[in-house]
Amino acid sequence: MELFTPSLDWGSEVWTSLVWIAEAWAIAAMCTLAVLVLIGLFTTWGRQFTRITGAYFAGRGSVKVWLGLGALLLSVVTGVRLNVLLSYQGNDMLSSLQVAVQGIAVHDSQVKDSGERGFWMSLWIFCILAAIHVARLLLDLFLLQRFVLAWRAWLTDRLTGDWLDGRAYYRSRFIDDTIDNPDQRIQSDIDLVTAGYGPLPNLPSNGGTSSTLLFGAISAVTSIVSFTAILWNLSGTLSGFGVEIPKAMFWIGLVYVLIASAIAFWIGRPIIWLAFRNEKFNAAFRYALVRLRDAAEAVAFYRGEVAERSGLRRLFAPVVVNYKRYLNRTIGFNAWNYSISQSIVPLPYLLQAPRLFAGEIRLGDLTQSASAFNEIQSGLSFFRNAYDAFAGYRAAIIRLHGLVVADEEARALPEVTTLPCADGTVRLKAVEVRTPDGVQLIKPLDMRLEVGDTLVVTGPSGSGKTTLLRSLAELWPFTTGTLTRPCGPNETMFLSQLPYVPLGDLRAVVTYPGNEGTVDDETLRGTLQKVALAHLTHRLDEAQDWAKVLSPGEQQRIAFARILLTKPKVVFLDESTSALDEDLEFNLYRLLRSELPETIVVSVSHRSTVEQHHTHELELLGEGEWRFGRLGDDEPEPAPA
Ligand SMILES: Nc1ncnc2c1ncn2[C@@H]1O[C@H](COP(=O)(O)OP(=O)(O)OP(=O)(O)O)[C@@H](O)[C@H]1O
Repeated sequence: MELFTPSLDWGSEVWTSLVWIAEAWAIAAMCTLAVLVLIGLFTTWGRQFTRITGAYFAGRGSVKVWLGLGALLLSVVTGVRLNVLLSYQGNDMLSSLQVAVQGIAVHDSQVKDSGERGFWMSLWIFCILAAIHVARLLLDLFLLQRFVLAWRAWLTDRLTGDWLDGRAYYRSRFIDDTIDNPDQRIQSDIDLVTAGYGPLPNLPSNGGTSSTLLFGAISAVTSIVSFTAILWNLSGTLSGFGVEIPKAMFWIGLVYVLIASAIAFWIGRPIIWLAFRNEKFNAAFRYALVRLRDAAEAVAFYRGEVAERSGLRRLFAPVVVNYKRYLNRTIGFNAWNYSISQSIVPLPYLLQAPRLFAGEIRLGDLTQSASAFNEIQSGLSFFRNAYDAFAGYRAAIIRLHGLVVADEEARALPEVTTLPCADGTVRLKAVEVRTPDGVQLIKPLDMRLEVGDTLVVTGPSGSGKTTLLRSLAELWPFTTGTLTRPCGPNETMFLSQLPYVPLGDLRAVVTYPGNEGTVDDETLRGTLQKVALAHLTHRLDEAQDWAKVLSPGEQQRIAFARILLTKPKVVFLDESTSALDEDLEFNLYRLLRSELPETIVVSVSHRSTVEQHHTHELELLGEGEWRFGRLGDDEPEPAPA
């Protein structure tokens, strides 16, 4: 009867494992890089991914990123090695017990003692391996989470910058394929893409590297390779029906899992677009809820609850319909995966038990075969099981890519040519404005305003007054011609009818578009007093939803306060006094003229009372016709050469 001998030379295993980890790391790093480069070059989603975030992995600043990736890969490889060692430790534990029991049965104390010693040693080894395993898991989680967080911060900054750049957030409404919910793409899809778990937001509870798509795949492949060697060594020849299959367990397992994976891919394919649409419909529904919240007062005045409710139901209906299909498909997909995973469990026992009974292998070999088989099958099935996770992940990439493309297209739209001027004048040369359908709103317009000039733009509703301002502000793409104006920071201001009110305290609201803190409180209070908002001077620190607190008239006075603080050389006002009574309007225009006499003021207005504050008038007559002249003159001014 044989004495117990351990399955590994544990004494030299530290060094052996370190060498193994170093080699496996280098091979895995090279193979992963090669695969990623191929994916980046030859798959659509790989190219999309590169376009979205390739810059994070390139250039000098990326050294830290690559070091992080290297550390994560090291953790993955170490994890696989630990699993391999644990499988040998498990083998030793059971085989030593078997030997000890056999020694007892035949009253051979030497055999029994060797088994007993082997058993205790395997338990010690387990304690050491388990301690390293726990430490690795924690470190792995920490490193991965910090890596993902840093990446998310970078990508969020890049994509918010990209969205704001060239006013893409506004102008993207004019591109051919407009996109929905950029907010969701920036907040949620970046999270999904950087976390890499699939359609799940990043949470520490999601787990470490092994749950992510990239490192999970690397871990699966490394695991398959490592355990294949073990399984290969433990496999025997199977004979039956006159055929002999050498290394039968290995080959049978491989064929089984490959066929199972192919069928799973086929069943799971529609999950990609079902996941995509699930996100899309949910986002549309969420957006409708946000709009209702924003417009709560107007809806409440209208008693619009019934209309809102049916609108919300209409938007939620496709969520339900699509989700049912998504669910059915996922159930079919899971049914296949679960069945495959379960039906494969007895296979290694079925194939190895006869060899155990024949005394060819020991009990530990049998259980190690089963665990190696299980590792290989779960490694291969990683790709199968991760299919729907990958589908969700790809959907997030598609959405982010859509945002990047839309931003770029928006920036590429035409706009009025704007030239800087040094003398503080405003000149329009052949500025022509059209509607999106090509209807001419304003025929080519030539005009010149000197320092201190004031112009009122009048005309019937729909004649294109606001659109002219949009064009001059480089927002409206259906414009040609040249505008020359002061182009320094905040030298030209455009104000919409209701001024934008940012989130934050009143100080931030009044200082906008300057940064909060750039104007001292004393000046802010003085300016608020000048624009008849003395009652707000003690509320600068209050953080409120000021857009809902301030009346439209108060908001318009805030707009005038901003002009006084910014002191632009040119200001364009779009019906900026429409919510004010005539006295207030009169006082604010007087204030503007006395405080900023050099500023060129261009006002769009319906009100005749506004005209008295202006020296010139541009009258839009409809069908593109216009008349420009000095107010009070009967003859229109000739267009400047
Ligand atoms: N995004 C858009 N897409 C298509 N047409 C638009 C768009 N914005 C404005 N228009 C059209 O352009 C025309 C001019 O609109 P604009 O708002 O400039 O008129 P307005 O003179 O300022 O009117 P009001 O005095 O009522 O404010 C209108 O017929 C309007 O329907």
